[in-house]
Amino acid sequence: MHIWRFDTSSPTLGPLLEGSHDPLLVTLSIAIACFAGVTALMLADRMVASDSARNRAWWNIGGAVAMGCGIWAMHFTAMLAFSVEGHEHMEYSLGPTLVSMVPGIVGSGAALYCMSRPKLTTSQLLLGALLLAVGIGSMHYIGMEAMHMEGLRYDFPIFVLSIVVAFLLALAALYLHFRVRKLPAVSEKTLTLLAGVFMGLAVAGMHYTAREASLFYATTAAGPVEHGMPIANGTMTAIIVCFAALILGLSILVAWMDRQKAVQRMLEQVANTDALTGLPNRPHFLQRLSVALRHSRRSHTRLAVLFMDLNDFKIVNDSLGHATGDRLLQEFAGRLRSCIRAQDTVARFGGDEFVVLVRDLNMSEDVLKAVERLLKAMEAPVEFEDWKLHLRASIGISIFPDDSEQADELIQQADAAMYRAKTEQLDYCFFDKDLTDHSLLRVRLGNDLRDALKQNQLFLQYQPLVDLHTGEWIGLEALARWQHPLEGNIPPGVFAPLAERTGLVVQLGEWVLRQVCTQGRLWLEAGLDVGFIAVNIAAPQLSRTGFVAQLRQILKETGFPARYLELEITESSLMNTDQESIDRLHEIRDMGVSLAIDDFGTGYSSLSYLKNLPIDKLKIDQSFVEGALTDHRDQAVIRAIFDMGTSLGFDVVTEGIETEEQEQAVLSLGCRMGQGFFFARPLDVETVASALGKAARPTEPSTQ
Ligand SMILES: Nc1nc2c(ncn2[C@@H]2O[C@H](COP(=O)(O)O[C@H]3[C@@H](O)[C@H](n4cnc5c(=O)[nH]c(N)nc54)O[C@@H]3COP(=O)(O)O)[C@@H](O)[C@H]2O)c(=O)[nH]1
Repeated sequence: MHIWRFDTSSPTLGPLLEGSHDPLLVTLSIAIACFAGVTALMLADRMVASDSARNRAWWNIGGAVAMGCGIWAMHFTAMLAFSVEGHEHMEYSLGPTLVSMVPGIVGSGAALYCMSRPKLTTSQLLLGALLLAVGIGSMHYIGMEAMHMEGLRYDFPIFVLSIVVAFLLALAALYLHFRVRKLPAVSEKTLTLLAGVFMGLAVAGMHYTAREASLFYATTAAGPVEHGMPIANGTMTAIIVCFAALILGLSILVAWMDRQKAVQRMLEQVANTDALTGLPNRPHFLQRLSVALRHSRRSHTRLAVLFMDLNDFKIVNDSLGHATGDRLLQEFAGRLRSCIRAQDTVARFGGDEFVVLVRDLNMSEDVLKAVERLLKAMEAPVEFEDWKLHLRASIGISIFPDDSEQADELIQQADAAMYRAKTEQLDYCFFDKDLTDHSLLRVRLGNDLRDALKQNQLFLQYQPLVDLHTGEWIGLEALARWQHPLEGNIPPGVFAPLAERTGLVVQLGEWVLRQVCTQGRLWLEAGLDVGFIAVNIAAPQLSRTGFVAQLRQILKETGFPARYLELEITESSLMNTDQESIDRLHEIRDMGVSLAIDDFGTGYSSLSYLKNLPIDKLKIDQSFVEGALTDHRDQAVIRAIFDMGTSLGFDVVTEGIETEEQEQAVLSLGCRMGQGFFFARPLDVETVASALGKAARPTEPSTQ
């Protein structure tokens, strides 16, 4: 800008000319500025989030180009909107037009760079706003020099005001974007949008204030003035469109990257979070534990792993239903979360197992503060509509580096300590090397079970159910067995609860069903009459939405006819099944599979409930058989179950018959079907096949 442009007393100046604006193009110019502002700030966000200097530099350049081109395009669109009487078709010189782009880009780039520090000081903010204002102002006044308008002069006070307007609006934009972005009430996107609009207004505000500072005089100078290569309006329009397209392209790129980032964040969230409680899950906890271990090694501090589960959760879940169980777990999770420190982590490992990581301990005893907070958080009962439940948890504690330096060992040790706390009815228990082998073995087995399924360590045995009058086999019950490579034979009474606890029961259940159906089909093809084969189904299997589809698929794949399959579900897990599980039972029955209630007499079934369940068979729990000879109360129970069951149309089987006397006793109480060691222990596949091969021959009572 020539300094004489402030001099309005030149003798070559004629009368002041009138100027006018096209409102549509004015609006467009403001829109371009705002759009560029939003795009530049979006790019600036990427710059701040970048993890390498190289990427930061690229995003800085992108932001500078978007903003610089936006300032430029805004300016020249506004100039297209403006006309001076007698100069309706304004021309521009190429040189200053191109040069005018530079200060906008440099000023914006420098301002965004100033703002990219992790901690923003007031002086950085002021410097950023100043650089941006200088960039916008320089662009404007250099751009004005490109105009073929000899009689252009400026009103000095308004000229200064235009720079002040640019500075203040730039300050507001940058403050909004970089300072108040952490306000919880406003979303980050809304703020970026608002701040971007302010950036645009800084550019437009500066331009239109500067326009007010511009005075256009007719000139009386003799002869034409040399301007260099001119650009016509049409060319200028084309250049503006190109720049607007460039900004649009940059903003689309950022929006696309944001979307990718959001999808990635969502996937990470799903992979790392327990769906029911929203807490980190096991893999996420392991990641945090390994980071915390590294930190503890460096800082020579201790950390603690607290393993806990809810006492009697299974009973509550089975007897009061899954909805209540879920509510209890959510409440427990919420309380744990509320009483841990910011640097600690609470995670859900599955079922009712929760683990807390307590960091930065000087002494192992320091963890007791956290334990006390946890226990206190459990004190208030969980309130349901018209009743209350008390949460009680047992906590096992292991300490790094005192107990172990390995993440998995620390977890196992805390788990074993929790088991001891539970069995000794303590609130908490520290791991110590004297913990019984039994506690540690139990934890180890839980972990080994996962491999057992993959490595074929599990197999099935079959125990016959017999007609008490004829001794003939009427069916078989499949029972899972685990041959552990080191520990030998692990009974299902031990590993089935572990499978439930670790969530493996669903996988185990699927494996058993597939094995049974495959084997059943082979026996049928061999012409052996199996009667039916019963499979034990655990409550978590039945409560899965996909269970019926899975069962249908297995029957289809193995070709085992549904009518030969029976599912046994324990009375306790059936008692409070939700409507969805009951619907599932109906679907299963409609497929032709029969259903039996196992361990009948140990739960609290109501008769109306039984009447509505699609059940074929009751299996009287073996605990009643022991007293069938001598205890008149057991005799009364067996007789009552038998009478009620048969009058409701069910078959009734008595389990656990071990002697001939017991067989006679249950026969005399009316029972016609039984199962027990007296007839046969669970048998392997070959023994069953050879026994079935001898066909219709009544089974000799077992002497095993
Ligand atoms: N979810 C699944 N649970 C399973 C599966 N396989 C077994 N189990 C459950 O484990 C519990 C213990 O089973 P197990 O050690 O196999 O004992 C069974 C029989 O051997 C035993 N039985 C049979 N007759 C007698 C007898 O005369 N005396 C005596 N003391 N025990 C006897 O009873 C068990 C079968 O009981 P039930 O299932 O109630 O019919 C047990 O709860 C199994 O259900 C599996 O694949 N999935």
